[in-house]
Order: sequence, then structure tokens, then C-alpha cells
Amino acid sequence: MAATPSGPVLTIRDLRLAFGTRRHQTEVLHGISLHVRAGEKVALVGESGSGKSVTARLAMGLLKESPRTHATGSIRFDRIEAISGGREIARRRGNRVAMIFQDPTSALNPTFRIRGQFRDVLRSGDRRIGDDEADRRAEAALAEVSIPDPKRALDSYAFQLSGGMNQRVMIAMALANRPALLIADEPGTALDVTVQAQTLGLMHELTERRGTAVLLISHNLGVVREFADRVYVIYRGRMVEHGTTAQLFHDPRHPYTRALLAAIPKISGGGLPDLPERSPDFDQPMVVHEGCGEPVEARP
Ligand SMILES: Nc1ncnc2c1ncn2[C@@H]1O[C@H](COP(=O)(O)OP(=O)(O)OP(=O)(O)O)[C@@H](O)[C@H]1O
Repeated sequence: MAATPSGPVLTIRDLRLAFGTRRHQTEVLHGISLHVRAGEKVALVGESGSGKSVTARLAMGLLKESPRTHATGSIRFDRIEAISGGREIARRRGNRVAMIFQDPTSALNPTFRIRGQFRDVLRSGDRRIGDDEADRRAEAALAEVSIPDPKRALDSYAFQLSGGMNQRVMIAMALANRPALLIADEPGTALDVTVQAQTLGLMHELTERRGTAVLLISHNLGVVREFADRVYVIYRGRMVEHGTTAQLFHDPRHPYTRALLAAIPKISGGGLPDLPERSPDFDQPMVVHEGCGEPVEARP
């Protein structure tokens, strides 16, 4: 599972995000930083509302600066600034980064067959691809995610396929243009745990084979342990701990990380055990484990 050391494909520095009017703002990200190197599997973990999804959506350009959304800081793909980037950045990001979402069925368009959606995805990577070539590639991509009858799946609407099948379709679409980075926001949490585990396994296998970096967003450290090389722990919009997966599991230092670890065996409900309303160590600097400092960026 070890990643080859190389430059970061994604670098987020001091990201701050607030919602609201100029006079009444709620800050939800308080200066978070993270990086994902080429080929690496990195997890961003935290409970509901901690700021995982907004971080991913900002990185994907899905959350735009508006009178009610104020974002500052830096998000770079391959050293290209993206937070305030224009069309060129959006185009580059489109080819370099893909995202999969919690609920595959609602992420796919219900009014178009999978075939049309797949063609659009492939053409966003290369506008010259004709229908036949797109269909050939789509069938191959679906076969790679073990969809038994790709032709039939292409002729289906999302609601005609199971949640697990839709998740596989989404993974196939997301990887179709060979992105350098896949952002996976709680993939499969809308599905049952067996299907979720299968699709995560599949995603791991495919990205490992292709050398695709992954930023996995999850509230579940059990899932993360199986998947990630490194982990960032986010708590109320702040990074509180960062280390390799082994470091975090063997030597968790922040009380919040310990609480998350203690919650792993719980199958449902109950929330985190004994977590104070405001952690006593909340204001301490983020714990960064040995060897997990910021990457040295290549010179321009
Ligand atoms: N468009 C919005 N307007 C106002 N507040 C928002 C908006 N989107 C998110 N928030 C707030 O930002 C905070 C972080 O939300 P976010 O969705 O990133 O959490 P999360 O860690 O991904 O949780 P979950 O696991 O439940 O998705 C939450 O307090 C949420 O209520």
C-alpha cells in the first residue's frame, strides 16, 4: 500500500470558509491544510458536520465564492491555483480530478440512460470521441468494475440498477478519463455495509492498479484503516491530527482521535463516547506525526 514518494497532486493550505452575510457569518473551516501526493491514498476523517464535504466541494469547484460563501486560502492541483481559478482551471481540474459521492443513485442523472451519461463523461476528457468509440470504452470500463452485462447496464436508467451497481457505474465513470486524483466522499454510505465494503475494495484495487491518488472522506476509521496510507482528522473545521494510518491507530494523540477510535466497534447509534462539548486540547496545535510534515514542493 505504500505510495511512491513524489510531488503533491493536491495541496490545500490554510483553507477558511464561512457562510452568511458580511455581518453575520458562520465560519465552518478554520484554516485547514492537507496534501495528497501522486498515487497516495489519503483519508480525511471526522464526524458529521466537521467540514469534510465542504472541503471536497471547494476543491472540486462545486462550492463557488458568492455573497453568502466566503472562502480564502489556497487549493492547488499540481501547483496550479484553483480556489479562484477561471475556466482554464476548471477544465484542467476536470481532467485531473474526479469525485464520487455518498449516494450513487441520486448522483447519476435519473432522466438519461447510463450510455448518454458515460458518453458525456468521456467527451469531457476528449471532445473528439465518437459514439461507437465512447460505447466501446464505456463497456470496457463497466466490465472492469465487474458489471456482468455492460451493454444492458448502458441501456438502463440509474433507477433500474441496484445501488451497488450504480456505485460501480460511478466508479467506472469517475476513473474513465484516468484522473490523477479521485475524491471519494463517503462512497457507498447510502448502501448496505456489505455492498459498501465491496465497492471500497473495488475502488482500492482499481486506483492502486492505475496509480490514481485518492482522497477518501469518511466518518468511519474502520473503513479508513483498510484503505488509507495517511489520515487527517478534522474536528469542527480544524485539523487536529495527521499521521500515517499505522501511527494514528497505534498512537492516537488527540482526544478526538481517541474518541473516534473508541467508536469503531459500535455498529449503530450512540455517537462518540465521552467526548466533551469542547475538548480540553482543542486549542493545542495540530498533532503531526513523525515523517508526515508538509511535502517539499518541486521548484517551478
Ligand atoms: N451551503 C451551506 N450553507 C450553510 N452552512 C453549510 C452549507 N454547507 C455546509 N454547511 C455547514 O458546514 C458545516 C460542515 O458541513 P460538511 O457537510 O462539510 O460536514 P461533513 O463533515 O461532510 O458532514 P457529513 O458527514 O454529515 O456530510 C456544517 O456545520 C454544515 O451545516
